[in-house]
Amino acid sequence: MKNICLNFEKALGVVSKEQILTQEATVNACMDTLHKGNGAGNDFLGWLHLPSSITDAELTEIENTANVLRSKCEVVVAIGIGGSYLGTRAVVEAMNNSFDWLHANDRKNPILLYAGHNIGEDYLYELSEVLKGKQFGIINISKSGTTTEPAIAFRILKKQLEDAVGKEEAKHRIVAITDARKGALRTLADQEGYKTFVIPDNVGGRFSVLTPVGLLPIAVAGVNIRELVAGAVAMEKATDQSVPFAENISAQYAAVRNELYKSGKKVEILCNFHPKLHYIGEWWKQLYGESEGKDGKGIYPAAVDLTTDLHSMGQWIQEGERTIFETVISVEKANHSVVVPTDEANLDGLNFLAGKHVDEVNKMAELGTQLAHVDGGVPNIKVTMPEVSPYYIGQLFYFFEKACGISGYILGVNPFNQPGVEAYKKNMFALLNKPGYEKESEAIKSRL
Ligand SMILES: O=P(O)(O)OC[C@H]1O[C@H](O)[C@H](O)[C@@H](O)[C@@H]1O
Repeated sequence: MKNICLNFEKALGVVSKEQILTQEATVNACMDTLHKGNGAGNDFLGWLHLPSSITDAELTEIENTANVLRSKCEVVVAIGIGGSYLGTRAVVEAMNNSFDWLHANDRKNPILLYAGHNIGEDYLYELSEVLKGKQFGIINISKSGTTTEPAIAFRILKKQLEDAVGKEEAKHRIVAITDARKGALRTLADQEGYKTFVIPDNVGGRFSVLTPVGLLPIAVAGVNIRELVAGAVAMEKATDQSVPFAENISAQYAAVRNELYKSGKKVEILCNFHPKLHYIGEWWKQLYGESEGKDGKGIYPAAVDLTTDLHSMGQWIQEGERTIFETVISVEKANHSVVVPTDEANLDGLNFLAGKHVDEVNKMAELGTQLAHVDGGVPNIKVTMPEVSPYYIGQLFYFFEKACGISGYILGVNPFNQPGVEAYKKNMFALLNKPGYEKESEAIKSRL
């Protein structure tokens, strides 16, 4: 098997290769802090050796539970938000057929739907409607077990499921993934007797895709979780502290993006040329946004799907404020084959493409875009993955996680907390008159 690789040649110019190479000592020191576990947020380092510590027995237990849900349910709703949702969706959207929901008659896998990642009344209404008369199950995922969005969705769907199949059967179709001891979801799951999986204390939400948080729903969707984990294990080795800077792609990526940041490139745009990777971008945004955006610092992580967004965001990227750089996820080969047909009339003038694979056209769009953006003053980092498969997505996850830990330490922040996320929650609870928020309620209402 190959490994994903990194190329930052086209990011040079604004920063020089020498400048990046001089970062080696700093990067090594940050890597050392991470591995010694003596830096900020060191109680959240469980992800560092997570891939290689997953046991066969753990994977089998996850697969067995997934099989129970797969045998009982046409639809499984994964309830969760942020790190309890994005990794799953990233893998499932990348690996499932893009028109999965239309494959109604020859399904091998239940349809995976999502809830608890918004507070949309219409979304929840439409979800409940579509579940009526369907055999469905629920995976309720919340590390803290107290997050409002998933809790509301679970309350609604739990009732619907119990009304449809009875409380006893519902228990066999609900799985909870949460803290070992704390939180409302833990209390509820223990009381109701649901099957549960534990999110380790030392793995934060955005680093949790390779725990049951991601592995269970991904397995329910029919994706091979062993390959996903194997890819992450390979990348854990490839980015280990023992691998020198010159070969260590996580260390290099962390160094390059920080040098670009220091030179005024405040926004990093993760680009894909593969529509099925959209949610990899969403997962990555949370990983870097929550890890680095604090203390008045941090690269703003944005993402675009190309070539789609070249027809909307392309102008800005090419000629807007020069504070951006791009990281492109480049996929070497497509999984299927479609060739542009010949057309005798050639009214669209496309016969010069006849006989070419669509992916060849896409590759030239990618290359053309890279050169155009570099010419326009946008440094370009390229992460190449051989194909879209669970194995290489596993590699990609770990590559970005490892780089994120190092990068956060280079930046001088605690990459493993997210204190800023509480501000909106406090205001929302105050506005909703949550018991215990009386003082805040009074204060906030006086501001309206
Ligand atoms: O898994 P949960 O505890 O429900 O948390 C879900 C998400 O929401 C929180 O507000 C955090 O900002 C995220 O880091 C977390 O992934």
